[in-house]
Amino acid sequence: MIIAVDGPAASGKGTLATGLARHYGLAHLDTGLLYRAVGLAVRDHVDAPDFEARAIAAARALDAAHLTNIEELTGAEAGMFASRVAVIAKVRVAMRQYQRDFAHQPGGAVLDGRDIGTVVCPDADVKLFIVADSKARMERRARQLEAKGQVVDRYALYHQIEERDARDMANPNGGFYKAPDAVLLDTTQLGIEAALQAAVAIVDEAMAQKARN
Ligand SMILES: Nc1ncnc2c1ncn2[C@@H]1O[C@H](COP(=O)(O)OP(=O)(O)O)[C@@H](O)[C@H]1O
Ligand SMILES: Nc1ccn([C@@H]2O[C@H](COP(=O)(O)OP(=O)(O)O)[C@@H](O)[C@H]2O)c(=O)n1
Repeated sequence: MIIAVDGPAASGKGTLATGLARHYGLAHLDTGLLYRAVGLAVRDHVDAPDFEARAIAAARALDAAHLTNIEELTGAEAGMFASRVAVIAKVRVAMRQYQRDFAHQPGGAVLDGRDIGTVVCPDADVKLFIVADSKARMERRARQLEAKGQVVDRYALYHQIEERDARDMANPNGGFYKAPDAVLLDTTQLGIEAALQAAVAIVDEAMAQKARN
């Protein structure tokens, strides 16, 4: 079974994807980490004329060994660099096969990101599109960063999330929209456990419907 989980920044898609993977015994790939790793690899060259070429080369050279520095990869700075390289079509193409191979491994997988249900795995068995209002998302990310000991400027964080969402949604190469066959799950009013229960119910229903057809 392949489950696609997409949604905007800090909507809780990673938490849900992790929970779904555990619930169904599936492998999990946070595809945002791939873009974050490429973003960090070219962070010192954002104003260079060969920025795109460098980002494409970094994407082509990416492998799982580059995804170990989780602390730095999950920081706010890496998120901003990620969304800069994510607009480059050849960066996305370079990482597509890696994601598809992961998805099609024996036993199945859960992938979370922006374009899993639309571009990476349009054939996914179940697609979820996770949303939550901007303030709730900012507050969740703020608490997540504070738990890591970081001092958070909530006003700046709110605008950073809005800026990244806007760039992601406007990205002509991004495929960041709800697939027509994805189920929308709004977690604004749901805690982590309630959101996971709702996601499991959506997956169970989708699989039951598939079995009936
Ligand atoms: N439904 C929820 N209610 C409250 N906090 C949540 C919920 N879902 C996730 N979180 C918390 O919000 C933060 C961001 O969640 P995460 O899953 O990393 O989001 P995303 O992968 O969409 O960026 C994490 O600290 C997570 O524990
Ligand atoms: N499948 C994906 C995943 C991430 N991304 C890009 O990578 C950035 C970081 O993604 P992420 O999922 O780690 O970010 P959060 O939602 O966790 O804040 C996003 O803002 C997108 O620009 C993408 O374009 N496509």
